[in-house]
This record gives sequence, structure tokens and C-alpha cells, in this order.
Amino acid sequence: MHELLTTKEMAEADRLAVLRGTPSIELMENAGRAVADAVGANFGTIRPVIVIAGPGNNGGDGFVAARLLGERGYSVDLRLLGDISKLRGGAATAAKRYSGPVGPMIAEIPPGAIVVDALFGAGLTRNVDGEAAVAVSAINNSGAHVVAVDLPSGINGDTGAVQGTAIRAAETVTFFRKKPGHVLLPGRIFCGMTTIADIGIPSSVLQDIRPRLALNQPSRWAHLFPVPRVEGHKYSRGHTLVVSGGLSSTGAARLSARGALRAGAGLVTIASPRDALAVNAASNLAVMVREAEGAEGLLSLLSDRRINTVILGPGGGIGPQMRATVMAAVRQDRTMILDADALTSFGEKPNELFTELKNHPESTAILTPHEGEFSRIFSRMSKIPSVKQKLEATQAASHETGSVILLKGADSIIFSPDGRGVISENAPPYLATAGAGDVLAGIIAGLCAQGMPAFEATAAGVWLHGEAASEVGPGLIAEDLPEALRPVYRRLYAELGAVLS
Ligand SMILES: NC(=O)C1=CN([C@@H]2O[C@H](COP(=O)(O)OP(=O)(O)OC[C@H]3O[C@@H](n4cnc5c(N)ncnc54)[C@H](O)[C@@H]3O)[C@@H](O)[C@H]2O)[C@@H](O)CC1
Ligand SMILES: Nc1ncnc2c1ncn2[C@@H]1O[C@H](COP(=O)(O)OP(=O)(O)O)[C@@H](O)[C@H]1O
Ligand SMILES: [K+]
Repeated sequence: MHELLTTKEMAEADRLAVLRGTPSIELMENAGRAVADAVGANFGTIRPVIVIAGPGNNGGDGFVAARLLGERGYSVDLRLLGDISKLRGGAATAAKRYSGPVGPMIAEIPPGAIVVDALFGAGLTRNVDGEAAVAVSAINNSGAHVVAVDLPSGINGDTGAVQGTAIRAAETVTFFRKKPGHVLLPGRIFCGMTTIADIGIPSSVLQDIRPRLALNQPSRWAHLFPVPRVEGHKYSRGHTLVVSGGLSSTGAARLSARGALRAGAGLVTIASPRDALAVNAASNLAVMVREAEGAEGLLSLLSDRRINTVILGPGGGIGPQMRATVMAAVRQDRTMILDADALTSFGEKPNELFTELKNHPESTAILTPHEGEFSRIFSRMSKIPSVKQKLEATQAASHETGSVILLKGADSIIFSPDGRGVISENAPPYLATAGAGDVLAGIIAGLCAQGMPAFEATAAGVWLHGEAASEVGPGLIAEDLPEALRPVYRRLYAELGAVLS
């Protein structure tokens, strides 16, 4: 159930379901019934229902819901955008089966009404304007409980963007699988609570469609999740090196180190400039500290081949020294997490980094920008769309650099250069706190150190990070996150049925 289908893929699912024997009108009847059931689940017949229907199949679902709710004793007022004679296919059939009156677009919503929003769904092609926009604003200003059919009207199913204006729903009933617009912001907020109804599309259609996008759930990466083995030892669980900043900025590296350790790396070392050795060493008993100044210092530590993952950026400082250190690391055939200052340092010269990454395909890079960092390093690449088209931009950046890209936010997006992508929806808002990203870089590195492939490790790391935050709850500070991983791991292992002895 975790695949995400673009609007085009969803139309294909519909087509394949019809080819395999389910008539289109049956899909629409099932969709309309699911919507009527959603109204019935929470509200008795005493509340009037206003169905706002559009000119396409989304409106068709609305006609079915209106008919069924009427049969179940609700007082239903159906309003149609456009002319009933212009309805086509399933929508025309659904309208014929509806015997109640059909009114014009509404400009005011009576108090206490429940609104079924069947104006536009997957077929929204342009900004909402005119009569439709007036209805949207009347609905939003009324405070009515809105049940959206498939998508809140005005939300783009592929991007989650608001096209002109959009209805704010309390709940959204979608069909078969979610679309990216249900999880990406701001779409997710406009959807309210989204439920998925089975309308008779067989899941076997996915074998033909082969969707590349999914929700970031354990089902995507659990098969590659590292489970400690009885015969294992600390060296078989990998060694992560975290490059620290100078005396006044060691906190970030220490947070990353703690994240890597709790994520299960066998060994974690902080590479520290001389002036910060004492503070780094005093802070953490299980983490080792080695002296290393700049690129040369790092190279000398990396002569130890057991170090298999390197974190560069958190608190590391912006400028030529950081650039040189990153470039040196890229040539060393390791897995690197490039975060924060390691990315910002290339803000003026991103191609230097990208060329180096391309020239060293034996190294694996995971770039973990937030939106600001993403814009700084990718906006200069002509082929990369603006960060407003987040999904497309992240995918293009991954493809262009041959690296795993994690675009952090409330709806973190992760892409692999091979085109697979996941979107996360489990991060609570209080996770947005100083240092949370540093811990995340550590968790991802800790998983990579144990041999988990980069894309899956990044997805798993983001998921664990979100779960750990929920485990802590409001009031969270970054230091809490590594410590909260233990109960999350315990639950995950139980779910995976992992045998730990
Ligand atoms: N598996 C599926 O694909 C199924 C789809 N169904 C429904 O079908 C919907 C998709 O149907 P359609 O492809 O007909 O698309 P929609 O009904 O979402 O919208 C398309 C119609 O709206 C018009 N339109 C688009 N943007 C507009 C704007 N900004 N202002 C004014 N008019 C605009 C188009 O000209 C077209 O007439 C889904 O959202 C879902 O509700 C269900 O019936 C069941 C099965
Ligand atoms: N509104 C939000 N809701 C949930 N999580 C968020 C939100 N905004 C940011 N985050 C998460 O918080 C973390 C912040 O990381 P980052 O921006 O690198 O901050 P820092 O550099 O201070 O550690 C990321 O994991 C990001 O996905
Ligand atoms: K809708």
C-alpha cells in the first residue's frame, strides 16, 4: 500500500483495471460509495450535505455519493460547475442515475453543512478561478466539515502545490494508492486526514506500471536493514569518521558521532583540529578522537581502510579548507555524507564538486541539504527545476550528480540516481530544532557503515529520525534523538521478526 502513483500512473491503473474486467462505472460507483461511507461514519442524517461537483470524473464520484447519501436519508444539495449536458462517460452515467435537483455553483455555505468536494481531482490542469474560486473561498470561510474526493480541489496531485486556490478539507478519501500531492506540502495539510479506499483496482496493475515513488516506510528498506549477528564484532559493524569544526563549533560533529554510534556503527571516530581535541575528547566516552587538520589530516586517517564512512559538514566551517577536505574525501573510495557546511562551501562553485563526484564513481556520496542549502548548490545547474518543484528538482539533482540526495523538511524527499524515490511523512514539527540534522547525518552514516546501501540507509535513517522524535515528544532537543533510537529499534526489530541473541 506504500507506492505513490502520479496522476498519469493513476489514470493508467484505471485503464488497466477496466481492461482486466472492471467497468469504469463500477470503479466510480465504488469511489462514490466510499465517500458516502466516510460522511456516514461521522455524521448523522440531521446535517445537510452539499456536494460540489466538477465537470470531470471527480464530479462523477460526487454524483454517486449524492445519490447514495440521498438514499440513506440525508438532505443533499448538489451543485455543478458547468453544464450537465457536457458531462462525458462515467460522469454522464452517474449524473443520469441521480434524480435530485442540480443547482449552479454555490457562493455561500449554510451553517452546519457537510461539504463533499468533488470539484477537481487528478485532472486539475490549470489554476482554479472564476465561479470555482468563489465556491472554494465560500467553503473555506464557512468552517464546514469538508470531505474531499480523491484530492482537495486546487491541489496538484503530482506536486502538492496549490493551483490558484484550494479547498481545505478535514478528510480526503482517495482511491487505490496515494499520490505525491497527498504527502508533499502544502498538499498534505489541505488533505486533512487521508484514507485510501479499495475501489476494485487489482494490485497486479502495479507490475505493469512499476511506480518509482513510494512512502518512506520500512517495507521499502527492511530487507537491507542491518541486524547485528551473533558472530559479529565491532569491526564487522563498520567505522564512521566525523570531521569536527574548530574549538567553537564542535557540537555538531559530536551530535553526528552520537547518532552514528546509536545507529549501530561498530566504531566512531571524531577527526578533530588540534585546538578542539580536549573538548571533543571530554564529551563522549564511546567515541574516539584523533587529531586531523584539513584535507591532509583527513587523508592520513583514511589510510586506515576500516574507516568506511565519513561525515563532512556539520559545524565544519565554510570556505576553501572545507572544499579541499571534501574533494580529498571524494577521491578515497568511501561512503560520504555531505551535509551543511560541506554543501554551502560549494555554493559559488558547485560544478567543482559535481565534476569530482562524477570522476569518482567508486565513492558513494549522500548529499543532505535542507531547502536553503539545496537552492545554494543546485540553482545554478540549468537542468535542475526550482526547489518549488521539489520532487522533480530532487530527482534531477540525484540524476545529475550520481548521488543520493535527501532534501530535508517536513516532507523529506530522497532520490537514488537510478530514479527510485521516497517521501517521508513521519517527522513531527518539533523535530525542526538546531542540531537535528547533524544527528540525522550520523544515523545515516551509522547504517551505511554496517553495509546498508546508500539509498536505503538514507531512507531508513530519515524514518528512524522521525520515529525517534515522536518517541521523545514535544520539548525535544537534538541530544534526545540518538538516545530515543533504542525503543524505535526494538519495535522495528520486532516487526522485522529479527532474532537477536
Ligand atoms: N482510478 C481512477 O483513475 C479513478 C478516477 N476516479 C475519479 O476521476 C478523477 C479524475 O477524473 P478526470 O480525469 O476526469 O479529472 P477531474 O474530474 O479531476 O477534472 C477534469 C475536469 O476538470 C476540468 N478542469 C481542470 N482544471 C480546471 C480548472 N482549474 N478550472 C476549471 N476546470 C478545470 C477539465 O477540463 C475536466 O473537465 C479522480 O480524481 C477520481 O476522483 C474515480 O471515478 C474512480 C477511478
Ligand atoms: N516542519 C518540519 N516538520 C518536521 N520536521 C522538520 C520540519 N522542518 C525541518 N524538519 C526536519 O528537521 C531536521 C532539521 O535539519 P537541518 O535543517 O539540517 O537543521 P540543523 O542544521 O540545525 O541540524 C531535518 O531532519 C528536517 O527534515
Ligand atoms: K476533489
